[in-house]
Amino acid sequence: MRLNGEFSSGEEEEEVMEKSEVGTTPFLERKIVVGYALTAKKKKSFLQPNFISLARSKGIYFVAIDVNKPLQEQGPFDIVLHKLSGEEWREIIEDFRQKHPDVIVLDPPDAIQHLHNRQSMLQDVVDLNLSESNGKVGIPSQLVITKDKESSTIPYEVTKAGLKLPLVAKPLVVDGTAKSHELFLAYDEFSLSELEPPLVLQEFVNHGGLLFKIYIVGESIKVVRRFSLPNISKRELSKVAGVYRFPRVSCAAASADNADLDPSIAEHPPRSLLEKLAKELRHRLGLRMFNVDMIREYGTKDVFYVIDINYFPGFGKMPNYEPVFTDFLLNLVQNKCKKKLTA
Ligand SMILES: O=P(O)(O)O[C@@H]1[C@@H](OP(=O)(O)O)[C@H](OP(=O)(O)O)[C@H](O)[C@H](OP(=O)(O)O)[C@H]1OP(=O)(O)O
Ligand SMILES: Nc1ncnc2c1ncn2[C@@H]1O[C@H](COP(=O)(O)OP(=O)(O)O)[C@@H](O)[C@H]1O
Ligand SMILES: [Mg+2]
Ligand SMILES: [Mg+2]
Repeated sequence: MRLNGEFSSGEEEEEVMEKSEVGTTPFLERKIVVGYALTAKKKKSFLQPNFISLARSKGIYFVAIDVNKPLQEQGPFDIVLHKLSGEEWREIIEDFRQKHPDVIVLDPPDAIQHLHNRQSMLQDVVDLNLSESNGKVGIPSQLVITKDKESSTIPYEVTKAGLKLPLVAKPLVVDGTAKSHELFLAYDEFSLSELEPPLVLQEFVNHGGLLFKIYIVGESIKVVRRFSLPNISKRELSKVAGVYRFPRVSCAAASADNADLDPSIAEHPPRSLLEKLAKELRHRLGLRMFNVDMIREYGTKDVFYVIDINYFPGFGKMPNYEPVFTDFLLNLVQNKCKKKLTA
């Protein structure tokens, strides 16, 4: 099978487990086999030696899926963990899911696909309309410029929609390529005609240069702080024009968790708000492992915006990801077995 980008093929893998060891002992004593189809980069960042050892001590074994061989002929797997791009893989994994309802596929391809578009990814946050005593969560005002639109019409579209400057311009489609993370800051609407649709144009929200990455793994929620884009003042806006490409700040920057930060900016969003958000998104998105980029509107205590949702992000950067994932995988299999017994 041909895939976009580099991938981790089973042929390069050292066999983590003998086939005969798999699935022969009764539940609780038996081994749990997790087949994985990941890029080489993802394998390196996620399947770190400490995680593999901890998981193994609990009976969880990771086995590389060979994407060049039929999936049906591999395994048997209790869980399939995957993040590969391309329509071909999507069809393979969907077909496998239909034919093997007993295998837990993390996660369904259609649910993942929903996050590959920056408009549909945030729609559930809008529908959720989350406003409770502990805060409010929305999305910044945004406008989609579809592929068929001429770049020269963007200024008109922006004025018509009443979007306020500055704007963040993001490629509409997120397909794992570096290009889909090429973002621009636009200080005036006329310069937007330099950009190439399809795009999402989103109002820039001042947030004190700090972003909350909220990692959701099953029932677990972890919050990490990252440095982000600084506030843009009205004065700066009146003096500057043009569109500027900006680097992947949140991804590249070191964690801001230990920095000496203004508490009004850095205080974590309220736990009850995050629990409600995570529960709803898990349910509405049909995903079990993702993260949410969230910002607090500068000058407020409890007005939050979700700006990005990522499937199977860099969990290796989440503190304590090893026990969190080990428990998550164990629970998935245990719950599945319990359901079977009571059915
Ligand atoms: O590479 P990493 O570990 O920084 O993870 C990327 C994520 O960074 P984060 O964990 O949120 O800091 C990254 O998150 P952001 O979009 O940068 O917020 C994406 O999830 C990216 O996947 P894709 O390119 O959109 O398919 C993720 O890339 P892949 O590892 O899935 O290729
Ligand atoms: N509406 C916004 N207001 C302020 N900053 C934003 C906004 N949208 C994105 N950013 C900044 O740009 C970064 C990247 O945007 P994001 O939507 O998370 O794209 P990506 O999928 O490439 O991470 C964010 O982490 C944040 O620093
Ligand atoms: Mg992001
Ligand atoms: Mg993203």
